[in-house]
Amino acid sequence: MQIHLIAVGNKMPDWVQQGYNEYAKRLPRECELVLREIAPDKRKSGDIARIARDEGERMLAALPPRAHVVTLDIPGKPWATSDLAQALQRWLGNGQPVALMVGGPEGLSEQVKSVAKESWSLSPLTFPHPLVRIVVAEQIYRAWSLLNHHPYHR
Ligand SMILES: C[S@@+](CC[C@H](N)C(=O)[O-])C[C@H]1O[C@@H](n2cnc3c(N)ncnc32)[C@H](O)[C@@H]1O
Repeated sequence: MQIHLIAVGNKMPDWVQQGYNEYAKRLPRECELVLREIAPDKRKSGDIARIARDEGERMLAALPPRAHVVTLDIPGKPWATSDLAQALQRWLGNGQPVALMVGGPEGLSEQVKSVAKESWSLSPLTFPHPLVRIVVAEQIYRAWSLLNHHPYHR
């Protein structure tokens, strides 16, 4: 199975790429994390709704066929690691690619939220979008470790 991490933001600084790669590279092929970076809109106009909508359209265009869509969203479900491991087991078993959607500074569009089957909250805190992709990669690796009795999770 492939988990597509569809995230607004490109041209990330080295520390973001290194942090993300550090965890993504540990996952095996049967639970591969694939990053799809979505170019952010120019912020000059200040039209927040349009920016989120345009970015949302590009995120939806990047979805693989038959994707099971999960948004990363502050008001989503606050999963414990064991909840995420259960979700990962379910995703691995249902034969569909999974798409985890991370918005930009303006957040996710209503269109993206409307196609999601699940919504995952990392915390009630608002995190910067570059940090979210690193936390998600680490948590997916941790959930995989738990399912596979790997000593990383204890
Ligand atoms: C800077 S935040 C956007 C803030 C925007 N005001 C909002 O309410 O979504 C950028 C993206 O990171 C993700 N994000 C930030 N904090 C999060 C959290 N605590 N849980 C889940 N996702 C989060 C979401 O996908 C969000 O669209």
